[in-house]
Amino acid sequence: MQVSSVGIVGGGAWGTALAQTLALAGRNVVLWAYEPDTIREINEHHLNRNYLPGVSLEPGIRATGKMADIAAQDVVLLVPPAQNLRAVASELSPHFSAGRPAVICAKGIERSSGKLMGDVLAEALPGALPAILSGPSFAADVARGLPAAVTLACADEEIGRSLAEGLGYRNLRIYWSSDAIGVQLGGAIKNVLAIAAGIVDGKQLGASAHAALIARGFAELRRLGEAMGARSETLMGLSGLGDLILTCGSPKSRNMSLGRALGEGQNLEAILGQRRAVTEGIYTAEAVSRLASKFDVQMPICQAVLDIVSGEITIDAAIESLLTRPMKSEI
Ligand SMILES: NC(=O)c1ccc[n+]([C@@H]2O[C@H](COP(=O)([O-])OP(=O)(O)OC[C@H]3O[C@@H](n4cnc5c(N)ncnc54)[C@H](O)[C@@H]3O)[C@@H](O)[C@H]2O)c1
Ligand SMILES: O=P(O)(O)OC[C@H](O)CO
Repeated sequence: MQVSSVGIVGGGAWGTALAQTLALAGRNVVLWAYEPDTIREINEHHLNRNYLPGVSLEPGIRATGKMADIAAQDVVLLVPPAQNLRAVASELSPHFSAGRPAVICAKGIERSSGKLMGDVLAEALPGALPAILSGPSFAADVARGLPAAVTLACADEEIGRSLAEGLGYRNLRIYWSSDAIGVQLGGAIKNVLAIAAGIVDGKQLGASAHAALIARGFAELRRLGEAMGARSETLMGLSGLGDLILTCGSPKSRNMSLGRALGEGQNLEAILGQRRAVTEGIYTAEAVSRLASKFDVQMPICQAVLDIVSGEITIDAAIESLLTRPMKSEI
């Protein structure tokens, strides 16, 4: 597949970082942004200070508010917050020709329906050939050209391969996979677990507790993944364990830093009031809880995150409840 032009929906940190990478790789890039101010700033000053401060954007990146401009490109990347995917894909739909690829780059599960992003896309943009791009990648790192490696999943492996080759770049290595469920679950659930890891940090529970949280959190991802048909090598790979380690381990993560602030005693509304950026784990926690019930799997850490962010339980009570669970086999 020839990828000489790319349309990107979402002018936040990640959409802008991908635009920068693809422009540096020689692609024509058109970037749809939600706010008129963001469109103006990218076109007039080659900056996106609200979402990706400190990065001078390639002058060839053209920002737009028109979905028709996006649909005209060879490949479309969908990079909105997960809870907005349905709305932006529906807006794109009248302009989009059937059979063309649409690569979902959002990490989350729809809160209102419990659906994975690929299922939301199938309803909102039914003619698209869906793929998922996910893996350990901070926008600020990728936009500065630091090396990163991610996974692109597509049910048709040949198309996945050509998309990975068409979108990849020296410092953004893209591995392909046909396991769309595994790639989506890893990217969504790591955000919930990163809030928990941040709480452990903010509460100063120590490095041993932090490691235990990652390992037991991964056990929850693996359990749900197995129940939903994900492959274990996907869950162990870049989009699963790889992204879990990155996001739980760095306060550069919005999810981890939110958890840390909660653990330090700050109030959720006050933290969210100070940020423009999306913290996906808050919204995905509810959807994960629904999936855990539906597939009858135990996910006590994810459930504790939901109970904390929905105000059902205090952090101290959640920690007490996790630590007093009966001893059990490790599986
Ligand atoms: N930032 C990263 O490092 C990174 C890396 C990989 C994946 N992602 C994923 O990419 C997705 C987008 O995150 P981000 O970091 O680019 O966003 P961001 O937090 O930088 O910005 C929020 C975005 O939401 C948009 N927005 C707000 N209201 C909207 C609406 N009603 N409809 C459509 N868009 C709206 C804003 O215009 C902005 O583009 C998320 O799912 C995130 O998990 C982010
Ligand atoms: O800042 P976060 O927590 O949204 O994480 C960003 C990326 O998903 C890391 O891979």
